[in-house]
Amino acid sequence: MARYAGRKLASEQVNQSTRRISIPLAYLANERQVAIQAVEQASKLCQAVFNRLVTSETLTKKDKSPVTIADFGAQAVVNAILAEHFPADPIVGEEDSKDLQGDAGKEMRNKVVDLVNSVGDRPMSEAEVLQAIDRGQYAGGATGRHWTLDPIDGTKGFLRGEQYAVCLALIVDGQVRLGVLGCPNLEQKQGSESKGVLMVAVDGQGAFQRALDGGAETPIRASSVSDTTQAAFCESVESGHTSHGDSERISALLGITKAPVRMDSQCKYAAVARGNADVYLRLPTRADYEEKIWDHAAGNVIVREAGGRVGDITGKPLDFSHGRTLAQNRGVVATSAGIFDQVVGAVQNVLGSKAV
Ligand SMILES: Nc1ncnc2c1ncn2[C@@H]1O[C@H](COP(=O)(O)O)[C@@H](O)[C@H]1OP(=O)(O)O
Ligand SMILES: [Mg+2]
Ligand SMILES: [Mg+2]
Ligand SMILES: [Mg+2]
Repeated sequence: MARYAGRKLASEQVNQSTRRISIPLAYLANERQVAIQAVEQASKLCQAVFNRLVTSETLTKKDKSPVTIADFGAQAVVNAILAEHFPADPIVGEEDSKDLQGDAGKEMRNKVVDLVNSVGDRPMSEAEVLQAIDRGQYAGGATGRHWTLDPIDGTKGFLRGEQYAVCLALIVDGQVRLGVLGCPNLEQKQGSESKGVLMVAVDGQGAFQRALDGGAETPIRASSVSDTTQAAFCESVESGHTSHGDSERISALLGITKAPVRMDSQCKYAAVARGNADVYLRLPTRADYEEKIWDHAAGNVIVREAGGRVGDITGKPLDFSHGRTLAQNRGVVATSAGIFDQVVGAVQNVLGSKAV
């Protein structure tokens, strides 16, 4: 298959009458470019909020308002860009404008509108900001195409100055076909001082990363480890989001000796996709929690395109066709391809009847 700018093309057409070779756009090329631009802008907004509003005082008071402002602002920015380029596409976004309405929402609303206008390319009125946020109310489903957005995944990481991600994906007929992650605090290479990574993948075209502030994309690959005793795993910082106790038992069964790397957000998918970790475990803490599609869509296609595998705790692929949640799945297991079956086996073994 022909390659252009590192991406596979669907085909190369030769116009027989003129003998000119016209290179058609790669599948979702336009969507890829727009999604990258949207994630870049939203990431800038989040960084601006962190620099301006997160202080030692907000941290000691456990004041969550900076992340709330950034959540709304980032969703407004991404949705406005998507609406401009793909006005017919619905969006499943995490946030809605309810808390910004009326007198009760006035103070926060003013802050969000000011923020969007201080970082965005073009001015947006208050009504436009609210409207953009509420484009995210789509119910999702199995047919047609829709975007899904987590404007800030890892809110606790954001407030701590640790990992968080802006996560955008395109779902077509229930399948994730494009994913972009903006990870402002992720090291550009493991151990390097420079931070800020953008990861992107389109179905069938491989997974890539580059610096969040620009530069050339380079391909990324999940690790090729086949011996689980050599594996490193990652999981949520928050014990309310994943069972740390169960993961400890699972890693003991797999002979894993390295301590887990705990980080917030879909940066865990990023770590598996570029081989910094071999396993990401998300083990249910409650029987009734349904994972949200925006918490997994972008990471899912990026890990798959990097040669890894993703499923739930039974090994079943994540099913993005059931609306706003992964109603048919429980938990998540993402690994380099060679150890997926072994890891799922150990998960089943430890969780027993809980894993059914
Ligand atoms: N009980 C739960 N199990 C799994 N994930 C959860 C649970 N409660 C909240 N979350 C979601 O986990 C995500 C953060 O995950 P991580 O720990 O990997 O950073 C958030 O989007 C959060 O959703 P929400 O935004 O509704 O709080
Ligand atoms: Mg989230
Ligand atoms: Mg979020
Ligand atoms: Mg949230």
